[in-house]
Amino acid sequence: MSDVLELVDVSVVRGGRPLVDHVSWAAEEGERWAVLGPNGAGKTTLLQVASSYLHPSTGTVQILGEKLGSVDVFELRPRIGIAGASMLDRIPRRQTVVETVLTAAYGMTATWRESYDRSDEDRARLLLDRLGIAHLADRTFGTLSEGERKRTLISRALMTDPELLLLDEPAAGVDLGGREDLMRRLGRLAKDPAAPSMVMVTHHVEEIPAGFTHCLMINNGKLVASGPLEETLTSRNLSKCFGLPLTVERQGERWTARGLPLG
Ligand SMILES: Nc1ncnc2c1ncn2[C@@H]1O[C@H](COP(=O)(O)OP(=O)(O)OP(=O)(O)O)[C@@H](O)[C@H]1O
Repeated sequence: MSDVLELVDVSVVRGGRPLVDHVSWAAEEGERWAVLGPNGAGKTTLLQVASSYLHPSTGTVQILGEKLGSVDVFELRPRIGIAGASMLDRIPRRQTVVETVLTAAYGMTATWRESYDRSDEDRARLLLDRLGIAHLADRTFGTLSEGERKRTLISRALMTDPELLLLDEPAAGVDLGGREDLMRRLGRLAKDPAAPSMVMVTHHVEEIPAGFTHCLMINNGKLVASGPLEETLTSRNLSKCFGLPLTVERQGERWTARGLPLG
C-alpha cells in the first residue's frame, strides 16, 4: 500500500495562532477517514492542506506521493476531488446542475463553451444518478436546496475519477431522510474497492458512513487521536476531543454518541 497523505509535524499559523498545531498523519491507499472535531478545531484547515490549496507554515506534506512545495500543484489537483462549502461561491447560480458537474472534467467551475463531449455528459448524468439527483440535472444550481447542492458537489468531485476524495461536512444541513440516503450512497462508494481513498470532515459520529475504516480527531488544532475506527473512536477519545463526557456506541456498521446525563 502506498501513502495517499503523509503529514509530518504540520502547523498552520495565522496571526501568531496555530490553527493546526504539530499534526502528523498518514493515510494509505484504500483507507476511508473521518475527521472529527468541534467547531473551530482546524478540520477545514487540515483539509485545505490535504487538498494542496494551503501550504503549512512548518512541517512537510506529501499528497499522492508528491511533496508539497516541490510538485506542480496544477498537475496534482486534478487527481484530488473536493466537495466543500468553499466551492459554493465559485459555482454560478444560473449554471445547470449537469454543467456544474461536467465542468470539473475541464478543470473549470463555470461553463465557457457551448458543447461538451457526449461521453463526459453521460458520465456527469451517471454520477448525478449515483448521488440520487438525476432528476435535477437540468435545473439551475441556484435553485437547489442545501442538501441537493451538496450532492451536486460530490458528483462534481467524482467527475475526474480522482485518486483522493475530500468531503467537508457532506451531511451538514441535510434532513434525517436525506442524511440516511446520503449515508447509504457514501457507504456504497466507501466499500467499492475501485473508489478513491476518502477523507470526510464531520461533527457527528452518526455521519460516518458504513465502510469507513479510520478516524482522526482534532481539537484546538492539536491531534487528539488517529487510527483504525474500532480502536480510535472510543468514548474516552471522543470526550477528550469534544471537551465533555460522551459515550459512543457502534450499532452495526454505524456509530452513535450522546452526552452523559448531568450528575
Ligand atoms: N485566515 C485565518 N486567519 C485567522 N484565523 C483563521 C483563519 N482561517 C481560519 N481561522 C480560524 O482557525 C480556526 C480553525 O478553523 P477551521 O475552519 O479549520 O475549523 P473547523 O474545525 O473546520 O471548524 P467548523 O467545524 O466550525 O467548520 C477557527 O478558529 C477559525 O476562526
